[in-house]
Amino acid sequence: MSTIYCAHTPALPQVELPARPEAIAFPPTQSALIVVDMQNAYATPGGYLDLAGFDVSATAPVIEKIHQAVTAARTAGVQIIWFQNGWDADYVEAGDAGSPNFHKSNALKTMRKRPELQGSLLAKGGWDYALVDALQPQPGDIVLPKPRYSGFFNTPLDSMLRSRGIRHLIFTGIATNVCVESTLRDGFFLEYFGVVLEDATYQAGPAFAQQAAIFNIETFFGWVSSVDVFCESLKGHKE
Ligand SMILES: NC(=O)N/C=C\C(=O)O
Repeated sequence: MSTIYCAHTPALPQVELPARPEAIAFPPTQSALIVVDMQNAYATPGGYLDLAGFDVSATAPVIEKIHQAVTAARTAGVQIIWFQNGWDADYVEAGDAGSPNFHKSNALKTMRKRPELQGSLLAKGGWDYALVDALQPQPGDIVLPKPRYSGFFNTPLDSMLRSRGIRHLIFTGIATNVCVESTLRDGFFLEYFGVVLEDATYQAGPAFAQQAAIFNIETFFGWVSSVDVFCESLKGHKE
């Protein structure tokens, strides 16, 4: 099967990444590795997802895989972007009862159910909002706060990418079926090529949520690969 090339990326060195449903080529210096919401809220026992009843016991290997992917990508000149999901300490950005987010956010619902948690979940400046200790941005990386599931909504992400000529987005992080898939889908509509490294992602909910998200991405919105394959493909590509 042939490799997918973006017809509009200039003649820069390209990496050919084996992926499903077919290989996809990307120029490292016009690509971004996006790490979605690797905050204590989503990846650490005692964080929001755990307190809301989601299983986060298997996130350690995902953290390790993300670390590998970030290290390889940075060496090859891929822009690293860290998303952080959440709101101001007074939850103004979360929206009031006039916002669907107020009614659907499990963080907000958990705090309403357990008032002793009020102010602690996904609030900027708090432990829950912070990135996990093992994954920390380096100079040159972009850290992007976002108030909703999609990283494109009410953020400067699109202009940051376009001003850098970036057309290819490689996704890692949590949760595959919520913020990863939402951002990859919005990117598709904005003409970005989205790839997910599946072993560097984890779902919120049962295993079928991961399978469904990966199926959707592979079939309708983008491409699916793995961290080892990504790192192997980048070997020899130094900025
Ligand atoms: N980062 C995410 O995918 N978030 C999922 C759920 C939430 O933030 O409530």
